[in-house]
Amino acid sequence: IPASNMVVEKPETDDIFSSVSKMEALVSQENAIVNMLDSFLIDAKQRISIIQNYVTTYRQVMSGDLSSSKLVANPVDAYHLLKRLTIDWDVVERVLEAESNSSRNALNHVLVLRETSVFPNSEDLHGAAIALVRLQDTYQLNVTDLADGHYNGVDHSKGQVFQSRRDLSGRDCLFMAQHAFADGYYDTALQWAEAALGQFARKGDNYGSELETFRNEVKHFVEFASRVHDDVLERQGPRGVNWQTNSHPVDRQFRSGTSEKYDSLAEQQFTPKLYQHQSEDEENEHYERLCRGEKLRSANIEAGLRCRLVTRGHPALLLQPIKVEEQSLDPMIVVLHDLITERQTEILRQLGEPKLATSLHRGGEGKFVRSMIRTSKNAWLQEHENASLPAIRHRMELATGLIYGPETASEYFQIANYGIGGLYKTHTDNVIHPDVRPEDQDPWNLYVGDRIATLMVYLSDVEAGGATVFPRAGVTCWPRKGSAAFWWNLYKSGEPDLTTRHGACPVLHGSKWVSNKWIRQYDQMFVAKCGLHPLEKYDSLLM
Ligand SMILES: O=C(O)CCC(=O)C(=O)O
Ligand SMILES: [Fe+2]
Repeated sequence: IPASNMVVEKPETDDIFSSVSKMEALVSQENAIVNMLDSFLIDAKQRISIIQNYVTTYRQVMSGDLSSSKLVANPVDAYHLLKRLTIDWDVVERVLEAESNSSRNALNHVLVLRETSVFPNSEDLHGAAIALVRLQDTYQLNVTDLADGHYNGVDHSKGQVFQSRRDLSGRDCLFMAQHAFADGYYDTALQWAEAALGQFARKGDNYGSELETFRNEVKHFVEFASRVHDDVLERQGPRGVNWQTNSHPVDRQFRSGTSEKYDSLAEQQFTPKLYQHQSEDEENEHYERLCRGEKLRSANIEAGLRCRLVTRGHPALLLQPIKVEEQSLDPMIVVLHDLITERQTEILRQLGEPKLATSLHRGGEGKFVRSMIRTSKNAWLQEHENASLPAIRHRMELATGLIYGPETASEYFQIANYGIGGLYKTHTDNVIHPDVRPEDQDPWNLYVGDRIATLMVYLSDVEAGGATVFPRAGVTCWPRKGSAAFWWNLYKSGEPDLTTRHGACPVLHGSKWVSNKWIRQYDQMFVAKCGLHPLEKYDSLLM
C-alpha cells in the first residue's frame, strides 16, 4: 500500500467529539447507564424506606420526656427495645450491606463500560467547549440566545431557528468564557462572562453555590480578562491570527484618553482582497465571512457563471448527463450536482463509519499531527472493499475526464465525518511542498506527482454551516448529498495554484460527511496536458 494513501495512524486514545458518528455511540451508552441506574434506584428506594422505618419508629417511641427507666419499666416497650436491636437491626444491617454491594456493583458497571467502550474524557469536553466558542464567533451567534440553547441557522433567508433541549447554566457559560479567553477570543470571553451572571441569577446551579460566591468568581475573571483584553488591544490591535478584541478598551479611563485612536481603528472597513496572496489573518477573515454566506465577489463576476449539462458524447452521459454549476471561472471551481446516487452516498458512509479515526494534518515539521485546525475523523476505502466502488469511480472518471484506475492515478476514497463545530481551516490539498527538499519529500508523491485535482463528494446534507469555502477565489459551496465540488490544485505547468486554497466551515447543526478523491498528476499526462505558460490553467472539466 503506498504510504501516501495511508496517512492515517490511529492515535492511542482517539477522541470522540471530532465526529458526530462517534458521538452517536455515546447516546446508547448513556441510555444503558441510565437504565442500570434506574433499577438501582428502585431497589435503593426500598432499602432506604426500611432504614427510614427503623428511625421513625425509634423517634415515635422516644418522643416526649420519656426517661430510660420509664421505658424499660413497661414490659411491652422493653420487648420492643430488644426486638429493635435484634431482629429489626438484623434487617437494617442486611439492607445496609446490600446497599453498599449494590452501589459498588453500579459503580463497577460504569467503570467496566469506561474501560471497554467509547467513553468521553476531559479532552472531549474541552473540545466541545472550544467548538461552541468558535461556532458562536464564526457565525456571530447571539451569546445570550445561545446560552438559552437558541440559535439561528447560517442562511438567514431560510429563517431556520434551532432550540436545544437544555440551556447552558451560569457555570457552563463561565466555562465557555474561560475557553474563549484561553483561545484568544478576548471579546467573546467577556460576553460569555456576562451571560454567566445572567443565567446564574435566573436559574442558580445544580451544585448549590450561592449567587454571591458565583458573582465573585465571575468578577475576578472579568477583571483579569478585561486587563488582558485592553493590553492586547493596545499593543497588538483588535484582531490577529490567534486573538481578537473589541474595537475599544473595556476600561473607561483607558478609553477616554485615547479614544480617537480606537475610533479610527474601529472605522477600518473590510474590503475583500481576492485572487492574490492573503496574510493568515486576512485569509481567516475571508474564510469566516464566506462561511456565513457573505458575498465577496462583484455581481459582475457572479453574473458570468453558468450551469450546463455535460455529455462528452459518451453513451452513459447521454442517458445521465453531468449537471455542472460553475462556481468560479478563474480559478475554475465547479459543483457537479447529483454526481452519485443517494444509495451510493449511503454505501460510502457505511463502509467508512467503522474505520473512522481522528484526521491528522501536516504540522510544522512536516509531521502529521492532530489539532483544532482539522477536527474531523476519516477513513480510507479501497475499491475491492465493495462492489459499488468501481462504479462510483467510473462515474467520476466520466464526469471529470481524468484517469482514476491504477494505484498511481488516484488515491483511495477518503471518507470524513465532522463533529460538533467540526472544521478544516484553509489549506491546499497539495502534498509536494515547494519549501521541502526533494530528499525529505515522500518518495511516493515524487513518483506519482502531486494532487492535480480534487473531487469531493458530499455524502450528507448539513442543516446549518459546513460549507466549503475558497478565501482567495471568494467562493462558497454548500453541501448537498450526492453533489460534488471539483477544482484544480495545479497549473498546467505543475506549479501549485494557490487561488484554490480552501477550507471546511464549522458545522453549526447536523453531521457532515464527505468523500475525497485526489487525482495524481503524472498518470493524467495524456488527458490533462501540460501548458506552455507557467500560469496557464486547466479547463473546468476536460472536454
Ligand atoms: O469538507 C470540506 O468541505 C473540505 C474538505 C477538505 O478540504 C479536505 O479534506 O481536504
Ligand atoms: Fe482540502
